[in-house]
Amino acid sequence: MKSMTVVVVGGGVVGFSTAVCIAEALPYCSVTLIADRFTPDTTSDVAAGILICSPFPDIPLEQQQRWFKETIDHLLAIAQSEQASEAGVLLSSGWQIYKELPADKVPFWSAFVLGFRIMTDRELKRFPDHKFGQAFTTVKCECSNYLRWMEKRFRKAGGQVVKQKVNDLQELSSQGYDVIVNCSGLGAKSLVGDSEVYPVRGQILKVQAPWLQHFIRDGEGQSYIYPGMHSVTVGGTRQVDDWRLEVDPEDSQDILERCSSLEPSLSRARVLGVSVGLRPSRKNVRVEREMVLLGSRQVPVVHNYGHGGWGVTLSWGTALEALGLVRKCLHEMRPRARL
Ligand SMILES: Cc1cc2nc3c(=O)[nH]c(=O)nc-3n(C[C@H](O)[C@H](O)[C@H](O)COP(=O)(O)OP(=O)(O)OC[C@H]3O[C@@H](n4cnc5c(N)ncnc54)[C@H](O)[C@@H]3O)c2cc1C
Ligand SMILES: O=C([O-])CC(=O)C(=O)O
Repeated sequence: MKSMTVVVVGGGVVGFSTAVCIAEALPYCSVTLIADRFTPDTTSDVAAGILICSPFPDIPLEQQQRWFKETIDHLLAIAQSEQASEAGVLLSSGWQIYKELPADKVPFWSAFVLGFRIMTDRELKRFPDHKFGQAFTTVKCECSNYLRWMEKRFRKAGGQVVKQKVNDLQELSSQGYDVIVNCSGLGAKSLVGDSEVYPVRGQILKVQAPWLQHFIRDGEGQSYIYPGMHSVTVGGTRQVDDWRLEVDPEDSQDILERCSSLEPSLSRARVLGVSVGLRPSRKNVRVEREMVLLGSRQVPVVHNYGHGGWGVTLSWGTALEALGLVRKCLHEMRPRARL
């Protein structure tokens, strides 16, 4: 008999990671995931899915390192298992290159990717406009495969999935859930009235170029080329406060020009598709809990949203953090329950 009920709002990579963490760790909880969009229609489906990130300014670096490490360790184990192709998780080696020396020559996550090193002058000769570079192996997640696989894993752990828009947290409180977990990404703007969340529009192309084996990421990720399981993702754009979900042909042309200057053979690649996503951006990702008065009840709400361009990279680590917060809420409600 399941004694407690938890509802997770969000069917992207953050929602499914969080729901799986809770359902697998707390078998006495009944966990329901509610979302109005699922794969292939989420922002997560558009992500290049590479594990790389920049730090959030006001969150302790050790905590962000832990989130990165927990996510990459979790995904590396999948990439090296027989589940790898179904889950869409693969190792990816390549170069991050800079025209000017970056402030951080060694990023905060360098110890958690594999074989991180500064590129030699000989390696850099291939990129004559660039002065500096880093070589390493990280993980790439084909998000649409990963989301399907995570949904299966969630159902196997007893989780239930409902397709529905939540207009107000009050609706969930009326249904009697003990804890609400908010992984609604950009949706948090209206769902919990967070005016700090804003879109950063990103457009990418999928091209057929099976001869490309290594990723190339220019500077802070304005341009990138990521070979994957089914195609090569080339991007990108970072248009702040731009809500357009339509493909912009000028962006496509610009992306192809920028990426072809990094990898000239791309001009021979066939374009398979173009997609647009709105990164759920926020100065700092929000992973915290609060008590919210919904009708006559004080209901614990755990937030996990606002990952910007790093939602795949931090998905498992922030999900584990959210699980810890859910545990605390349940402890406080049922002090003697075995949590
Ligand atoms: C072009 C591009 C490239 C990217 N590349 C990378 C990358 O290489 N690496 C990386 O780490 N990240 C990358 N990102 C960022 C990544 O896509 C996001 O950080 C991530 O997808 C956020 O996941 P999420 O689950 O929070 O949001 P989403 O995927 O947007 O999911 C939100 C979910 O909440 C649901 N929802 C919202 N409001 C409600 C409501 N009121 N009721 C019901 N359901 C609701 C939605 O239906 C959806 O299911 C990229 C993004 C873009 C656009
Ligand atoms: O920056 C990258 O390399 C990919 C990414 O996360 C994004 O476009 O948001």
